Amino acid sequence: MTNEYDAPSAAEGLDASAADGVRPPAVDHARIERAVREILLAIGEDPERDGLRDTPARVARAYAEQFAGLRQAPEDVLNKVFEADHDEMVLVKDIELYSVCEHHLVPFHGMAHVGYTPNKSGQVTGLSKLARLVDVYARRPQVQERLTSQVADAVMRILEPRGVIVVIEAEHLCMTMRGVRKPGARTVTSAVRGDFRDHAETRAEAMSLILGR
Ligand SMILES: Nc1nc2c(ncn2[C@@H]2O[C@H](COP(=O)(O)OP(=O)(O)OP(=O)(O)O)[C@@H](O)[C@H]2O)c(=O)[nH]1
Ligand SMILES: [Zn+2]
Repeated sequence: MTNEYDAPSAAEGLDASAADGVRPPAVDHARIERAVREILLAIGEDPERDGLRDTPARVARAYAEQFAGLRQAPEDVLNKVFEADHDEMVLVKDIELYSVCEHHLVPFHGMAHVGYTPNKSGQVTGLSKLARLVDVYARRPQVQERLTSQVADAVMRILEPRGVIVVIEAEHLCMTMRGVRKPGARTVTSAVRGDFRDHAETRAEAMSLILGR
């Protein structure tokens, strides 16, 4: 099946084009509304009944928000770099995360932890920018593994640190409210680059900071 716009492959996660200024088109609200109306009919509902009449438009607005990351590039948010004269680990943990599983289009939610060691010139980014970066990738149809590595790769590419570690812990509603129905099951993924990959002690220090609650 061909995409209806000229998107790069899912493996590239749209970044190649977004960084070049080529973005997916704006969310087509009218098209979502038509599709949601069809789904309501297909499940045997009446889209004209009072409670559902505005639902297609509401879903279109909700999707525009939930998938806003498709029209953002990491460079849009990871753009403030300061000289902090600090070249040891910076870790922002417990960044609340809401995303949408690309298999079932239902939410998964949890926490992201993002740490990096600044390069020798001690350049750091604003702490909130790491949380914004997580949102850029979370607000797309996702699998947790790709979300985790996309955040790590963006930090490496843009901040050029000595290393980065990203750990995401999440609960997938597709595993709890339906399907296998295992409430409480949590999925943990990690991506390590640079000195977190090369040095076991650096990685262990980060993991103990992340897991030590
Ligand atoms: N690796 C990975 N799998 C995911 C993620 N989100 C959902 N899944 C899984 O994707 C799989 C899709 O499996 P399918 O057999 O194609 O779909 P399904 O029949 O709806 O599967 P069940 O959920 O087992 O009912 C399921 O095992 C989900 O648990 C994710 O972020 N990462
Ligand atoms: Zn799913």
